[in-house]
Amino acid sequence: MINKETLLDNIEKNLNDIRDKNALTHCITNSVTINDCANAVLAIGGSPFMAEDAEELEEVVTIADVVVINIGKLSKSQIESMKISAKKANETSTPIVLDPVGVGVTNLRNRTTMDLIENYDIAAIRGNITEIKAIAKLSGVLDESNTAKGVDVNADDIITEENLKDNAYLIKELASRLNTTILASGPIDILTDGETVISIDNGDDMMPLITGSGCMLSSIVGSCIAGSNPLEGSLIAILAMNLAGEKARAKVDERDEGTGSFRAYLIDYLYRTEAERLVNESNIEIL
Ligand SMILES: Nc1ncnc2c1ncn2[C@@H]1O[C@H](COP(=O)(O)OP(=O)(O)OP(=O)(O)O)[C@@H](O)[C@H]1O
Ligand SMILES: Cc1ncsc1CCO
Ligand SMILES: [Mg+2]
Repeated sequence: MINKETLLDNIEKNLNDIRDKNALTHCITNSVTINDCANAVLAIGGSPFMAEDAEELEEVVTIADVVVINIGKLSKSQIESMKISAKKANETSTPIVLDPVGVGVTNLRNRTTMDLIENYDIAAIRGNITEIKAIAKLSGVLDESNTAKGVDVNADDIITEENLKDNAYLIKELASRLNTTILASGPIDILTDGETVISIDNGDDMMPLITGSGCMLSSIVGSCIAGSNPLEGSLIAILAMNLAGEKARAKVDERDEGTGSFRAYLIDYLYRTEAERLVNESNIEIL
């Protein structure tokens, strides 16, 4: 288990390594937020590559440093592409990040998520807390879970100070069972590799009011874990995203602007990520 001091001490080196690596981040993702994901990857220091035709995927994964699979807007051909990429990624020891958008809502999303989790090594799963609880239920770690209205979190699931410990325990158990790293997002985020559990209390309540802050986060988790390890790479990604959200909110308030400008500022401040701010302005605890 790693302690808080070491995590903070490593941030500057990890962020430098992520930028030096400039990870080729292969994303199979939804068409709603695909452009934001590509820009977020560029802003954190990765190199995005959005490819999904089956014919080229083995070649793409062969050169990729990481594969990000987002199930936000599935089609039959896209599901086939996800499996081809996942298989090749495991053969080439390329890490896979899964964003299980809307799992729990439809059978197709449940089947696709569990097929990927059960048949391939997944380095990290990043979802909102309702999605993570849906996976816990499908995996037999949780008896009952709320159903999301769509791709957004169910209000009853939101991680608060009061339910933090229970959620942390559940997600740790799930990460350990699935042998992966899990980042569950919300007002407070929980990150665990099944051993160390970290809570992150940063970000802004305007973040869920734009579509894609979660998809962007999953994409940059990809670039960051390719240049670091899953736990510490995911920590850099969530801190960079949340602190960018805080700065973007301050900016729109100062200028009497709204969520459209917030979305643009979020990318601006991801680009402006500084190790010193990640260390000094982060609000993390080891649970
Ligand atoms: N109320 C909030 N306060 C502070 N930060 C938040 C809040 N809600 C979400 N966030 C942050 O927003 C980012 C995205 O998390 P969220 O849980 O909204 O993802 P999501 O539901 O998968 O989003 P999407 O599917 O629209 O891309 C994370 O960095 C998270 O910490
Ligand atoms: C709104 C929406 N619908 C399918 S994917 C997506 C992006 C947020 O997950
Ligand atoms: Mg999402």
